[in-house]
Amino acid sequence: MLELRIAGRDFGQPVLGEVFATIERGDRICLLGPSGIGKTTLLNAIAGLDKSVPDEAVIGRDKLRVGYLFQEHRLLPWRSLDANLKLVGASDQEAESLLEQVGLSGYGHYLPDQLSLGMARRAALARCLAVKPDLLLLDEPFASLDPVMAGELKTLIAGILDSCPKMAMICVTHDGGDAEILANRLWYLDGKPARLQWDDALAEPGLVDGLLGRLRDLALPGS
Ligand SMILES: Nc1ncnc2c1ncn2[C@@H]1O[C@H](COP(=O)(O)OP(=O)(O)OP(=O)(O)O)[C@@H](O)[C@H]1O
Repeated sequence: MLELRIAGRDFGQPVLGEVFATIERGDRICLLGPSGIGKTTLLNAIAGLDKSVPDEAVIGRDKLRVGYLFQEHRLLPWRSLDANLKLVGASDQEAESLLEQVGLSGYGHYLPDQLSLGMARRAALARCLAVKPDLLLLDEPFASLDPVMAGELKTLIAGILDSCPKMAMICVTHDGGDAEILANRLWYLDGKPARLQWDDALAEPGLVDGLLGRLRDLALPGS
């Protein structure tokens, strides 16, 4: 579905090295790695937001719809949730059902800044889903949420993944536990410049424990 042939990205100094990988429909990838290593940089490159990375470096993206949940909600603050969803193509009915799907039924007329952090993130997730994405990119979706809200959002995302078996997902996280719930594949980004050190399929449940155990042994994020 998507082939990465990213030659690298530097910001005055090298951040990303070469990244080669393929992503198939239904892949659920958790992207782990130390803070500041380049995970968001890689996600931006995959999404096509980084114009320094040529389009040819991400083969197949032109045929895909991509939904990107940023760390901040990035909804238009002067528009209601309904209007934000309609702006990306949702009909009245779709906007209503998307808000219901993320637990925000009845909040369509609210402005984004009238919502709590967790609610705003769910509204942003609804906007991602409004584009009917083939590839869902999540950048630390549980960051800054209290454990209850984070748990609810994790359950919500797991349910969405179950109901969209052909959608692929890449989720940046610092928590290996997220991989156990959400992923069938684990990417680990490290090095200077950063490269994918591991790209393992987690299809066998036992493998998840093994990989997370390796993370713990190395005292890396995910422990
Ligand atoms: N627009 C930019 N200009 C200059 N440097 C940047 C820019 N974007 C990212 N960087 C640098 O690139 C490196 C990687 O940043 P990035 O946000 O991709 O890391 P990350 O792995 O997502 O970090 P974290 O886990 O803390 O969110 C950092 O050193 C950062 O300062």
